[in-house]
Amino acid sequence: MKPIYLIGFMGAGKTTIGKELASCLNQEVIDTDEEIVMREKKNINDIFEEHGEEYFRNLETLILNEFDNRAGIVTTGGGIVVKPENRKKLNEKGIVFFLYASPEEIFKRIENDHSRPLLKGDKKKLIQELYEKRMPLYKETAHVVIDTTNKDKAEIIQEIIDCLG
Ligand SMILES: Nc1ncnc2c1ncn2[C@@H]1O[C@H](COP(=O)(O)OP(=O)(O)OP(=O)(O)O)[C@@H](O)[C@H]1O
Ligand SMILES: O=C(O)C1=C[C@@H](O)[C@@H](O)[C@H](O)C1
Ligand SMILES: [Mg+2]
Repeated sequence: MKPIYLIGFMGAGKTTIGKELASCLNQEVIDTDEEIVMREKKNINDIFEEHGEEYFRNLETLILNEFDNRAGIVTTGGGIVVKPENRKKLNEKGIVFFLYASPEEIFKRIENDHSRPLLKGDKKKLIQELYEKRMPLYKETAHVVIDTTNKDKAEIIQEIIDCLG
């Protein structure tokens, strides 16, 4: 069985949905962000501040490469699609679900969460700018698009399970 990858913008629900999906399917799950935090023993804000974004992106690719031949679920960071080599790996090695949410919905979900270094400042504006750059990359990488707008976790998980056949 190929790995199942969840991709999408910050706040799309990748980490949340991935954990519940894993328990429904009785599969292992890893989250690239959580794996990085565990290895570095620092939160993502501190990693970006102390080492910069490139350092973080290199760790992200390293982890993706470590898990590409194992069955199970990999929930990714919102920026995993920025590197072309990651997009290729995701698309070729696994079944890729793009969890879609509108920028307005994203803002609502993460408005009061300050754990994301790329959203420091005018959050609404930063989401909009990054969203426009990233959307084509998610679409290009995905095998299946799941619209999460106005859907609860159970509905989203059921949609993913239905797609897996
Ligand atoms: N379908 C949903 N409807 C409403 N809220 C949701 C939904 N899915 C997730 N959330 C909420 O949105 C917030 C962000 O979810 P989560 O951390 O899983 O996003 P993520 O895609 O992993 O983001 P990141 O890329 O930053 O890791 C959480 O508070 C979560 O409970
Ligand atoms: O979209 C992004 O670039 C990011 C998303 C988060 O999951 C984290 O990986 C980090 O905050 C960067
Ligand atoms: Mg996450």
